Parts: sequence; structure tokens; C-alpha cells
Amino acid sequence: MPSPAVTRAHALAAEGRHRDAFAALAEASGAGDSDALRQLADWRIQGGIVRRDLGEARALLQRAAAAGNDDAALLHAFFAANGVGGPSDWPGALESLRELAPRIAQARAQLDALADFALDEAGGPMTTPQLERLSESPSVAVARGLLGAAECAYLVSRATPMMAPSLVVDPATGRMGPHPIRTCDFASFGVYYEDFVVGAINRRIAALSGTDHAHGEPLQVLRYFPGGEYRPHMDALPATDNQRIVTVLVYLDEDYEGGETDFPELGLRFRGRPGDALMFANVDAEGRADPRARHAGLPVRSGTKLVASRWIRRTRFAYPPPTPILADS
Ligand SMILES: O=C(O)CCC(=O)C(=O)O
Ligand SMILES: [Fe+2]
Repeated sequence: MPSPAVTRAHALAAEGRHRDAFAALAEASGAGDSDALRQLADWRIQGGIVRRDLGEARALLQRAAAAGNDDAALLHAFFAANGVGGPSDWPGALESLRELAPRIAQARAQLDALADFALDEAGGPMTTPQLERLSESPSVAVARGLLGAAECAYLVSRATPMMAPSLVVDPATGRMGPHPIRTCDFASFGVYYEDFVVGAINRRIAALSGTDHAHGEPLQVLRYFPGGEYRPHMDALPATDNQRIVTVLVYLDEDYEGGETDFPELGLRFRGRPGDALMFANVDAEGRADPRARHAGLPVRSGTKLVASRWIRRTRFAYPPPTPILADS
């Protein structure tokens, strides 16, 4: 049961009285209501009612955690680990995760999955696997065992309840929507979901690709049932000043037939074992979209294919915030 202030704020927002709802939450937050602090943090993350402000959200989560809200404490630890809304403090965040573990099963599950790999002080990998090059230009390469079995299983278990039918950018309209080009389900690990395991995986992907982990779009997990496919496409965007320069795919399971990743222009077809990564460049030496990097996830014939996908931009990436209803908030 949420606190009375949160219930009241929801009712006011549902009536379109957003300013009153915000005032109710702000007042209760000021009085130390941990539910109100948590709710206000959510609004600051979403940015639909009030202005998105991840730094403010992180501060609110910290206060909610201090007032005894474990769920806020866990999300605050994710923010601190991954440098959301402020600097990254991996060791401090890990300490919080360990404190929460006796009370929160999800915190224990993360600590277990993290045990697959030795991490440095900042959550980065101690080593990265050797790259086997499959194509010189555009560069396509394989890194065997980039993820461990526990990490693959953890990603799948976290992604499964979040799965929704895929959306892609329609080149005709520029809008996101369902499209026959990608007939799989997907789960995206944005700020709410980028936990310690996802953060450690993103850092390993960054180390492999020689990029900064803040340059990646949220890690996605794609799930293809029989007949599901991702038709030939380029990951590079038609017009952007922050191009998707490189893609890393990590195969998460093997109980399926078909579903190879196919590069028609290169005569190359690949399917990895669980934990294997395929990395390819989407741009040429001048940074322009490289049509030879066009690729497909071929139709799955039987079973279920699960793959993690990370599109890495040239520079830091964040989704633009929505326009808030309370513009002056
Ligand atoms: O599922 C695959 O093999 C391809 C996925 C893909 O092309 C992508 O995520 O951009
Ligand atoms: Fe792709």
C-alpha cells in the first residue's frame, strides 16, 4: 500500500491536476515520506509530468533509501554503480548491494551472476577475450565467452518479464513502431533496469570495442520464436550527428535452429555459442554508414533464439527527455 500522499498524488494526476499532485508529493517528501520520495524520483526519471532530472532523482532515491525504502535503495545503488545522475561509485554501490542482499532476492541474484568474472574497482573487466576476425573491412569479429553462463541466465531471467513486441524507427516517418522488418520481442535495459550485471556487461562490451560504456544505447535482449526474424538492415541511422558506429551481439542460448546472423554483402553467416559475442563496424573509415555491414537475423526455424544487442554511438548517448506537462517544474 502506498502512503496516503502518494495515493492522493495519483488521484490528482488522474484528474489532470498535475500541479496539485506535484505539490502533494513535494510536501510529503519534505516531511520524509519514503513512498513520496520514491514516487517523486520516478517522476524525475520519467520526465513526463515534471522535468526529467536524473541528478535530482538520485538524490531523492538516496533520501528514500535513508528513510527505509529498500526498493529505492536498490535503484540508488544501480545509479551509483553506473554513473546515472552523478559520478559512478562502483565500490560504494557494491557495498550497498551487499547490505541489501539478505533482504532482496534480486540483489543476491546479481551478486551471484557477478561472480562469473573478476571485475576491477570500477566494474570493468580484468581481461577481455581475444578477437577472431571474420571480415577485415567492414570489421566483423568474434569474442568467445564474453559472458559467462550465469550472466546469460541472469539476463534472460530479467528480460523475460519485460519482453514486448519490437519497435523500430520507420525510415519513412522517423517514428518508432512495430514493423515486419523485426518480428521478435525485445526488452531494453534503460536507467531503471541497468543494474550491476547489465552495467558490468556493458563495461565488458565497451572494453571489447574500445569505446566508453556511456556511448552505448541501452542493452537490449531480443527473443525470436519460430518464424521470427530481423530482416536485412543497417544499424547505422540515416541522419544523425551521433552515429551507431559499432554493434555488439551476444548469443544467450542455443536451443533453436536457424536464426544465424547473416551479412549478405560479405557472404558471412555466424551463430555463436551462449556467451559468444559478435562485434561489427557499421561505419567506414570516414565514419559514414557502411552498406556492406548490412545484416539480418535469419528466421528461426524451431526453438527460441535469445540474443543481447548493444548499439554503440560515436559519443555519449541519452534519449532526449519528454516535454514535461509542468514546464517550470
Ligand atoms: O539477431 C540477430 O542475429 C541480429 C540482431 C541485430 O541485427 C541487431 O540487434 O541489430
Ligand atoms: Fe542489426
